[in-house]
Amino acid sequence: MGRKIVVALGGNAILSKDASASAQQKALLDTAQHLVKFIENGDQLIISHGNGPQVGNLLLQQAGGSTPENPEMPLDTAVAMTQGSIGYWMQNAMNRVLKEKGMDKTVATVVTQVEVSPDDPAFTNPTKPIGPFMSKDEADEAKAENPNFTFVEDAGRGYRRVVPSPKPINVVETQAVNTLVDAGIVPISVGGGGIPVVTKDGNLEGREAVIDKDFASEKLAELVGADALIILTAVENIFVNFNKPDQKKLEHVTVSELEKYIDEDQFAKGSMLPKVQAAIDFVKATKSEAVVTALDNIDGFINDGSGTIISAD
Ligand SMILES: Nc1ncnc2c1ncn2[C@@H]1O[C@H](COP(=O)(O)OP(=O)(O)O)[C@@H](O)[C@H]1O
Ligand SMILES: NC(=O)OP(=O)(O)O
Repeated sequence: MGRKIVVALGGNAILSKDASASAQQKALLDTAQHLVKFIENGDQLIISHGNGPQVGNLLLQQAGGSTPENPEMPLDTAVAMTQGSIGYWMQNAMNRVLKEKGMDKTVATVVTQVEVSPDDPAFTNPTKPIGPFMSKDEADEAKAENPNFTFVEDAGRGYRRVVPSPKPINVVETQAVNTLVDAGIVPISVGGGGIPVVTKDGNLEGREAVIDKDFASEKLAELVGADALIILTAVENIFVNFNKPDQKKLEHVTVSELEKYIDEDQFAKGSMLPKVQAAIDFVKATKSEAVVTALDNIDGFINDGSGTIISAD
């Protein structure tokens, strides 16, 4: 048996500018060409992915067409819907690539609930950007129509709606994911960070939020006993002094070195910081390695160990 790895896919794996189904499916076909290299390498793959743009777009579509007889769905249900749609695209893309390569492997999406605390302070402090970027005027107009919504400026790129993003504390379908892995199936799980649920009167109940997919992937990796957490994004390495003339890529780095860089504010909130924190959490919990690298560096990572590799002190 190869290494059991959880691979978290960044936004660039699914969506660039064109949010049509066909463009996202095309992007995922390219992503599948990269991901399949882990399977060729003998790894037991578990795939997770984000949904920020897609779930926000879905809410907007629903708001546009809803009537009292055909009401909008709440955010937890919308997250489930994006797990289904993105999971379908991903399965379909993986099926095609595996078939091309003559590999007999099943890929299956698990609609995954992720437990959060009902008292998580995130519920009263929305921070997770979803949906499209807007101009200031568009954001003001959307706010006037929806006074309960919050819009923030996102890293100089425009305004976006933000929603609560509580921390994952448990992945409800962990055993189902492990059972699929044991059967040689590639599961897609905690899509969009998982469907946020809380325990109420002994049952699970949905909550309107979007969990960060890097934190959810970390929790899943921990719970399934993964040998590695691999976070794939648009950059090959984590950098210090990122985008400055003296930027330096990190290749092999320990938890305490990364913590020192966090204290120096080296990682942007809402982009690289959650990846770094998820990597640290995984390494601390398991003593196994976490990796942050680019989707198109999977070959480089497998063959030469390139990327940023985070290990215990
Ligand atoms: N210190 C840093 N090192 C590397 N990348 C950084 C750093 N700070 C910010 N970034 C940016 O963070 C991005 C990854 O975050 P983001 O695009 O939100 O993730 P995702 O791939 O999950 O969608 C990188 O592509 C890079 O542009
Ligand atoms: N759920 C989530 O973290 O999605 P993005 O990575 O697309 O923001």
